Amino acid sequence: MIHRLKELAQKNGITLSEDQLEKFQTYLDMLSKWNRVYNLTSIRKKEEIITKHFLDSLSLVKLFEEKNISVEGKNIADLGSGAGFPGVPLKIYYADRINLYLIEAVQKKCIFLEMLKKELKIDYTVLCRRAEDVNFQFDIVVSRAAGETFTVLKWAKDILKKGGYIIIMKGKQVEEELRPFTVSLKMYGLPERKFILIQKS
Ligand SMILES: C[S@@+](CC[C@H](N)C(=O)[O-])C[C@H]1O[C@@H](n2cnc3c(N)ncnc32)[C@H](O)[C@@H]1O
Repeated sequence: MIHRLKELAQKNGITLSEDQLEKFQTYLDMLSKWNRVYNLTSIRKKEEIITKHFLDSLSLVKLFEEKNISVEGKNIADLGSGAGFPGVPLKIYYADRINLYLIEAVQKKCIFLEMLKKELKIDYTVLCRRAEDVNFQFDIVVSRAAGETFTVLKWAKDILKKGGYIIIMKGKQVEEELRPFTVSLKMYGLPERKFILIQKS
């Protein structure tokens, strides 16, 4: 089943190694095992986890490439990470090239994210608190479905370095005022993705 992810990623120009695929397999197993206990995600079918969570998170890799945003050595925060999306797939892909911070307010989700880190044998920091209470500034803040867009933008702005990027993953609907900051991306195997991309001045 996980080879479907390899195939889909490849069709989008993203090559996944056997080691990365093994990690995605472990992630899939962990989600299946703990979803009910921790109420992690409403997406339960494995095929859908592969597309709607894993592949969708990896769409950021394509966005960074298309927009020439370097991630090398950067501190990246995933605001409202839930079960780890989009942050953990990014960390599986970029490995030591990025420093990842997962900001998540709900304790049981944080417990899952800590367990997941051990199972995947990767390193990231779980900041188990509300984004408004985070006292750190990141180079890049990414976020998917964490709340109302303007509210997320406000939270993200406060934890972003000058010159850093905020990227909010959106579905089809984008607020009128944010259209100038919207980037569309077509990923093979997914509906069209829109992103709000803003650089902090
Ligand atoms: C709908 S889930 C989305 C999770 C994940 N980003 C995804 O796309 O699958 C929203 C998550 O954001 C978290 N959240 C909402 N507001 C937050 C805040 N101010 N600070 C930290 N986490 C927040 C919630 O606890 C929840 O886990």
